[in-house]
Amino acid sequence: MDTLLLVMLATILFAGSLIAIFLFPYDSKDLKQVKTRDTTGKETQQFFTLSEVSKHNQATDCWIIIKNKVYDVTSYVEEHPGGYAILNHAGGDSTEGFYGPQHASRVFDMVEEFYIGDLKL
Ligand code: HEM
Repeated sequence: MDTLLLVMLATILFAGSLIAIFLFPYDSKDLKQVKTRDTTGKETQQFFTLSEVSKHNQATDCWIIIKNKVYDVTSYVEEHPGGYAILNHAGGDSTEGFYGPQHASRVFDMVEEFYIGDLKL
């Protein structure tokens, strides 16, 4: 009898964790949050100057600016369906090209995964 109860309990726990995993899937975007905290514990944002961004201008180290937000797309360069055109304005402002007709609107969500901070204006 005790064994049966234990088996039932284990089954319920196992099923519960499966449901939890299904309902709250791991979101890789969480890892990309670059918000840091200052000494008072307040959330602060990361800012980069244009000169800092401009150093990241190649396939192996590629940052782009879209609407004054900075994205590190290095890991996406080789995956990019548009090839090395993603480097056209590497280290600089890619806003115009990014909103070109070649990109479907889902790309606007995709890019947020690469967000690292904002441009210091
Ligand atoms: C995170 C996702 C993406 C980012 C950050 C991105 C970024 C860019 C950038 C910066 C450019 C160059 C714009 C310029 O001239 O300055 C570009 C061009 C282009 N992208 Fe993307 N892209 C993404 C996803 C995609 C996807 C999913 C597709 C296709 C399904 C695509 C297709 C293209 C094409 C065809 C071009 C133009 C190529 C050319 O001019 O020869 N991109 N992209």
